[in-house]
Amino acid sequence: MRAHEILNNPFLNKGTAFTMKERQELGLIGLLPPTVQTIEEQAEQTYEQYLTKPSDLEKRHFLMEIFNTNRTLFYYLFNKHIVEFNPVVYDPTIADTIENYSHLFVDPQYAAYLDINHPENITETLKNAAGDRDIRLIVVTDAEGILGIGDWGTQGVDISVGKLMIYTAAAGIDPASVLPVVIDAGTNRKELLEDHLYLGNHQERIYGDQYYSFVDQFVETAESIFPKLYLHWEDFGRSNAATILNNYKTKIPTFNDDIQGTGIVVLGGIFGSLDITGEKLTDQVYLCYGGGSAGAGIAGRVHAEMVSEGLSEEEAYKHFFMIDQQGLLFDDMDDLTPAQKPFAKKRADYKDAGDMTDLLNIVKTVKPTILVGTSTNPGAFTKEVVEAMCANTERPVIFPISNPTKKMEATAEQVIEWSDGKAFVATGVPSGTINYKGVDYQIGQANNSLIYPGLGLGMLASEAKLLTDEMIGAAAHSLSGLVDPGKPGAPVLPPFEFVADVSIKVAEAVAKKAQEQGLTESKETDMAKAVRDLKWYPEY
Ligand SMILES: NC(=O)c1ccc[n+]([C@@H]2O[C@H](COP(=O)([O-])OP(=O)(O)OC[C@H]3O[C@@H](n4cnc5c(N)ncnc54)[C@H](O)[C@@H]3O)[C@@H](O)[C@H]2O)c1
Ligand SMILES: O=C(O)C[C@H](O)C(=O)O
Ligand SMILES: [Mn+2]
Repeated sequence: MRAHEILNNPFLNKGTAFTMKERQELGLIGLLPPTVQTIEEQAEQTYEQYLTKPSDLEKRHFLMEIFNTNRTLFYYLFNKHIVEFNPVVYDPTIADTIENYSHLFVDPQYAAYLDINHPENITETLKNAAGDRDIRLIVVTDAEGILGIGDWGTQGVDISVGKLMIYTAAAGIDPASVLPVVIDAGTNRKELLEDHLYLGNHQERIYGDQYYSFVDQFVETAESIFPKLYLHWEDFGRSNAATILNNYKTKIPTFNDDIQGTGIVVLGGIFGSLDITGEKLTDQVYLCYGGGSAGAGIAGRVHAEMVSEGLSEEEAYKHFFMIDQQGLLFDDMDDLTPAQKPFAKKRADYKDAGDMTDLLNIVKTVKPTILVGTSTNPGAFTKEVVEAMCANTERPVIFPISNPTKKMEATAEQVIEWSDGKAFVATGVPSGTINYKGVDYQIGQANNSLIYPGLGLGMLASEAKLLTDEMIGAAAHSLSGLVDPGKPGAPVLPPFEFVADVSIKVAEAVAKKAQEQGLTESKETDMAKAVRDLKWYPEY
């Protein structure tokens, strides 16, 4: 390989850390400044430069430059500053980079760009993007529902890149074994279609048979080129996400992050809250605000847990209420999604209840103890709503988890203040610590990033053939017992600084459950060892 090919390959490049011996062997003599640096020195220098960047967006650009040139250094640095970099590399700053992707574009970052108009190119695209790398993990998006900011077409590729960065930083998934993929199926965002610098297809989004046939060809091709693949779906639109998951989850090892990942992390946060109060899950009343992919996914997971704790399916559904744009969902509505239907109520049971489209009224009527926001409707959890939650129970669970920051149903600070410190809060973006009346409230981050890296590590280490509901349940349970419930202001989820430990715990739980279910194909039978052996570390 020619010297500059090595220096320009982020998987091989070590920059100033190439030793003199390596420089001689690889033909790099004279191509680098004479001082050989350690990775620690490189990290010190890059971090110093990082600190001079005035905004989070510029900080992210700078870090992406490191990512584009030297992946080992990037992850070394990321691991050292994981709490500080998390909101810069990932949510919420990633939302800004997606909105401005075409105008900010400098590097395709080894992603695979699939074009719905050219199914004949799927094989070549995946092979070109992988090169000679052995791909074990794909994150794919079609970007119809990026976070809470909607349809961004090809620009959504950044969410695939970003999710994979978290996989490696949090769980040590080898960055050479991953592939970010975007399916450009068009976009319904007018401003992109009208922007001549937009880098995606200038056409309206395609749905239906042509779309599903393309997805099918993609899955089939990816499975055949990469036989040990684990396939992660991210930010598909509400009308496709669950359908795609249901099509493939009984056939291949696959995962929908918004539906399943969010379900695990929110159930983990509820466990954390109940650990503190000593209450039972089966005594709770759950109100979902925003019954889309995430909302219905979470409700489905909490419902499954109530059933596994002894309630019948039907009994358990009585504990759930779901609000979407129409208001409280009733079974006579003709526009319910399949995932919403089991949570819809009989209208006759509520005929004297007044207006069932207003969140405050609904909270007063159905008296939930748990309120989870996945609506993308900022500010929906008002002071009155929080106060009404406090009238239902001593310590309500209130999780406004819509992303990014501008979409949150309430801030953590507001919920703490309006509930006089009584509500358990977790948010989708990092919220830091809030001091209220002398108590430091550490706010848990109910973001699927806390668990999907560990889940992936467990899937890859065990080489599980499928991801089952039981494995997902095991992942949620593995989150409890990690925080100290006796401490005032304790978070209900482990802080992100411990994500590496959390990932190992989640991975082991998932791999062991897969083994118990006879689903593992790994030659290693000790799942704890398989998990540790697969973990990659950023070292030269
Ligand atoms: N914290 C996390 O880990 C996490 C994970 C997934 C999604 N989310 C967030 O949840 C939100 C929803 O994501 P999704 O993937 O489920 O999207 P989605 O489009 O599938 O769901 C959003 C739902 O909210 C409904 N809605 C819109 N306006 C509403 C209103 N005023 N009142 C009630 N319901 C309303 C929509 O009809 C839709 O059903 C996003 O902001 C996303 O960032 C957070
Ligand atoms: O990407 C995130 O931050 C979480 C989640 O998958 C989302 O869609 O909001
Ligand atoms: Mn998502």
